[in-house]
Amino acid sequence: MQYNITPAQIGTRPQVSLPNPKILEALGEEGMRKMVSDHYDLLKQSNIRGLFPPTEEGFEMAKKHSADFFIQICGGPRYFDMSRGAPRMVARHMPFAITQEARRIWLESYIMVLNTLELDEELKQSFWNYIDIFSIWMMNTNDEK
Ligand code: HEM
Repeated sequence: MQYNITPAQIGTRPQVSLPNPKILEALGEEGMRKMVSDHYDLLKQSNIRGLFPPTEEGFEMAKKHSADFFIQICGGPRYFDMSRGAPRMVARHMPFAITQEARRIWLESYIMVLNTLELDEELKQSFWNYIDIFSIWMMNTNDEK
């Protein structure tokens, strides 16, 4: 499967389609938590590791919040709303310098996870389409802060 990163300008917000809820049915909550955990473990070894919590405890919480979010938007229980409140994803990313390069690394780490994930290709593509586009919204700077 070819996952293409859509080129985009900072400050644009192309229309996003949510992932197919069948992803959650297929992976289950535990499977989704593992997918997110694997992604964060790759981020921890990447050039953008400095953006993420430095302590193990903080890092585990970050995994939890992110997995809560993905489970929620795939039609699962509203874990994120319950523990973190309204998603406001763009605002929540503002404190972090998210450059074109950071988006590329974030997405490439997901490509590595998707390549090893056991899931229908069509469902992987649906998840990819969502993160490829929504990650454009999260870019907020041209410079490393
Ligand atoms: C464009 C590349 C992205 C980068 C570099 C990035 C980076 C970060 C960082 C540094 C944090 C704070 C630490 C943490 O809780 O992990 C964070 C939080 C989070 N990110 Fe991203 N992110 C990106 C894209 C996305 C996308 C596309 C989504 C959703 C589809 C997303 C969902 C989340 C969630 C749910 C949180 C937790 C927010 C909270 O609980 O306050 N991120 N991200």
